[in-house]
Order: sequence, then C-alpha cells, then structure tokens
Amino acid sequence: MISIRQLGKSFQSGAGKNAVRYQVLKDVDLNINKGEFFILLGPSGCGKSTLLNLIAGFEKQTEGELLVDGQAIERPGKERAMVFQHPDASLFPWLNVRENIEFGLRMQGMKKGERKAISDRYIELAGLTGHERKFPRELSGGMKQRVQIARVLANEPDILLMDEPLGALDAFTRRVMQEELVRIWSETKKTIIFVTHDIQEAVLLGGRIGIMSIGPDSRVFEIMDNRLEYPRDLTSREFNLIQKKLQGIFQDDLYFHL
Ligand SMILES: Nc1ncnc2c1ncn2[C@@H]1O[C@H](COP(=O)(O)OP(=O)(O)OP(=O)(O)O)[C@@H](O)[C@H]1O
Repeated sequence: MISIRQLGKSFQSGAGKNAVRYQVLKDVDLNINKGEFFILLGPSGCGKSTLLNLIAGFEKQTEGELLVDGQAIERPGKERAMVFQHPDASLFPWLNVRENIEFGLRMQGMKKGERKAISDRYIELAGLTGHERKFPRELSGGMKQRVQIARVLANEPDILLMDEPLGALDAFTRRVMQEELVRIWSETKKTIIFVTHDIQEAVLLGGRIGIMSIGPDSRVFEIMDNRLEYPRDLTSREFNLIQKKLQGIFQDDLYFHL
C-alpha cells in the first residue's frame, strides 16, 4: 500500500553564507501493507515525525520516491489522516464532542441525519457514549485523545498516521488507551503507522516494528516481526524476550555508528 524507495529529506537552516543543510533522512526503504499496525521506533530527534509528515504530505521529500497505492504523494489527502500527540491543537474548543467529530463531514456538506449516523458509530467505537455534549475543556486528556481519534475515523481514511498519540497521557490512561487502540484497529482494519520512542509500547502494539537509526542520515535499518497475539500480555515471557531484544539493539555500541 505504501512504498518508500531511497527516500531522503534535508532541511536548510539560515540563509546565504550561513545556510546549513541537515540531512534528517537518507535512503529510507520501506513497504507498509494494507491493514497492518506498523511502528516507527527510534530515539528522540532521529526523524520519526519527519517521515510521518512526508507520508502525510505535509512536507516534500528532497530525494527518492514515496507512493500510496502506486501514486506519488504530492500533498495531504483524505485517505491519510494524522493523529497528533496533543489533541488540544486539533480540537475546536467551541464545538462539543459530537460537533468536533462531525466537523469534517459538515465541511463536506453532508446532511445532518447522515452525519449523526456516522458520529454515533465513532462515538460508540471510541468509548465516548454519554459525553457527546461536553466541550473539550470538560474532558480529560485521554477523552480528548478519543475525540481526536473518533474525528479522524469519521472521515474514513485508509491510513492513520499517529505521532506519539499517547505520549502526553499519564501511565494509567496510556495503558487503557493502548488497549483501546488495538481494539479500534482490529474493528476497523485500518492501516496504522504509529510513531513512538517507547520500546514497551512498540511491542504492545506493533505487528512490525521499523527501527530507525540515529540521525543525521537516519533510515529504517531493521524491521522486527512481532507475531504475539493481541491483546498482549506485558508480563509474558515471550513479550519480555522481544522487549529485551529491542533494548539490546539500542544499547549496542554498533547502534551509535550505523
Ligand atoms: N522544519 C524543520 N526545519 C529544520 N529542521 C527540522 C525541521 N523539522 C525537523 N527538523 C530536524 O529534523 C530532525 C528530526 O526531527 P523529528 O521531529 O522528525 O524527530 P523525531 O524522531 O520525531 O523526534 P521526537 O521523538 O523528539 O519528536 C531534528 O534534528 C530536527 O531539528
């Protein structure tokens, strides 16, 4: 579904004589299949968000090829939706939960009855039943994130791009939301590309885990298969083996010289 070949992205800082180019990504090769839960894992600053922004069409690559269903990505598209770490940045404070979820549908000119049928479905799926009339300021962090996910899903994208969507939540809420996300993914069969720097979260969620090297010139240098059954047991021996294997990669001196 998503095919990435020899992808590179550099940014220029400063101008004229003082201009400096920083090559964030170089030679990224990656295929992501329809319906998979794919994790991009790497330390802070390695370029995970940059790669996600390229797939979203928010940025343009400087080298290489990025295709979705055989088409080059030139700009953001309805079939790709981003879920950000901080829902406050994307929710409208003057709209209640239902109105926020229906926003994109209203912009498309969809009639009220049709909109309600769709928002009902995603309100239920995201566990927001009973909170439809609340405004963002009246919601907890986890609930706001549920609204953002429901709103994105209501627009029926094929691909969900999630940039550390649970990173701002407390540990307890984060665990609940991780489980919820697995449930939503298995019920909707969406393709998810999920960015994290948390190894445990990667093992808990990912079917495949793409491990990124430290920047500059970052790339996905290894893809680990994770065939553990969902929902996953954090305390199981198999879970801990995969987690340890990943920790080993990041602690190895070789990692810093990739
Ligand atoms: N618009 C930009 N202009 C210049 N440099 C940028 C820009 N966006 C990102 N970078 C640089 O690219 C590098 C990778 O940033 P990016 O946000 O993709 O990393 P990340 O792995 O998502 O980090 P984190 O986990 O901390 O969010 C950083 O060195 C950053 O300074």
